Amino acid sequence: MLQSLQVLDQLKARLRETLALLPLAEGRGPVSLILGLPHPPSGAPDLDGPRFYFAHSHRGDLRAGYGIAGEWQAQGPERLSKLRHVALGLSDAWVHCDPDETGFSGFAMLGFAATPETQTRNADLPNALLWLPELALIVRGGQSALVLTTLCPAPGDDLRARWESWLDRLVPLLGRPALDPLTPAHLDALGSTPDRDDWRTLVLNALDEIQRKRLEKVVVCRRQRLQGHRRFDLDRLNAALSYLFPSCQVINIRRHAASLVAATPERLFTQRRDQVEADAIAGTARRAEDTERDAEIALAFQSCEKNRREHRVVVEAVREALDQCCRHLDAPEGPSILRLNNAQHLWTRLHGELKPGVDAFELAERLHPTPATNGQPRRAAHDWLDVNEPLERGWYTGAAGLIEPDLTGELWVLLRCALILDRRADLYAGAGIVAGSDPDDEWQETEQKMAAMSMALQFA
Ligand SMILES: C=C(O[C@@H]1C=C(C(=O)O)C=C[C@H]1O)C(=O)O
Repeated sequence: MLQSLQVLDQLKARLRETLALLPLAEGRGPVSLILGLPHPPSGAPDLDGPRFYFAHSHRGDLRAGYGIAGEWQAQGPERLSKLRHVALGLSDAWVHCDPDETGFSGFAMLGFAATPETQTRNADLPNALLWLPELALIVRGGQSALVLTTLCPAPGDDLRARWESWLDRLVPLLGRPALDPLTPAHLDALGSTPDRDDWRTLVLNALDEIQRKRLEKVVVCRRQRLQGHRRFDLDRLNAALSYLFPSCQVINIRRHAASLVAATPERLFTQRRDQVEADAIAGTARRAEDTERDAEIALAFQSCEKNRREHRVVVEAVREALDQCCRHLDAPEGPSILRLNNAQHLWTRLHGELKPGVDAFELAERLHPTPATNGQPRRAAHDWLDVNEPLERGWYTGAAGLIEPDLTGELWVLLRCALILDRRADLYAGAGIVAGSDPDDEWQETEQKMAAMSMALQFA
């Protein structure tokens, strides 16, 4: 605690020294002040108010944003190009002051719903959102920093008080030891939409459509409502998800009351300068406790024609989308296996060299939605789901990630996720239907996928 208070004093002194150097009156875009932290914190503590959180345990990186320096919303077919236009304006004018020479910069969160038309029922998350946080925390490569951001012009005295109050709220919590999980608690299942009978009908209808050759693949999903016996603790939930799924991206986004939480294995893409990587993940099998049995399942699963077909459709669609904006594209011959605690998937990583001028918004537009979460052909699958799927997906199977000032970035597909409010969690999962799919097996697959979140919720 004493150490945290010393850090707080040092950061405030740094803030006062540098504030006068910032072009607050004449600036016309974001101004970010970056303050190096002496020790990486064990996590990004939750604070009241809007917050987003992205953590990847295996990579050892964590980025969180608190408060809103600026936010822009969009909806409809032009949603990403509208937000791109805003981001271009920010990018041109963004000023960084990095007195500690951390090398870090500010960033924005981009997130959007499964489809451009989705009317998100509660006002918690709009259809598509670009969010510039007032305070950000970055931990990467053993280094860490805070980034304070404002949109200019901004009056210096007010800003000093605002930024100091952010430091007062966050910094004392950064020295807190990692949270232990709570004693696991029982969760009550309050019902599924669709229920098991309606699921069967939905899958059989999809199979009929596939047999008539109107669709090759379609991904149907369901929502399971769970109720806990205590209010879910989001910091503990993040920690449990990172522990259980260290190779997944743990995401937690809250603008108002409800939090959207995910532990997703699937990147829509990562763009670093002119390099892009994308994951095609489709085809799912269970895990077994016994190692030999687990290896047998993997072998059978990898050689199963139905799974390979389901996977190939996604690889081809991702390849086609990237082909249009890459000068060079590599994809391995056949899929490998991605093993998670609760499931294993067929997985192909594609890597490309981008043509000049391609940014994260264009990549999102071209890649989303892949047939891993929607279907093939894209339009026909979308239209069929629009009529037949009996629930609102919201941001589930949409994407979210972080955008850098140069408009590169990384987006994750919002899977293995839940919308959480107090003691209630709505979990979402889906399964790809192709010729040969069985409704009961696909139900089982969604149960397995939901187990990722329900397991972690028991400890939160
Ligand atoms: C739709 C989901 O997952 C997607 C569908 C998969 C499948 O059908 O095998 C596998 C991974 C994801 O691309 C989900 O987790 O809800």
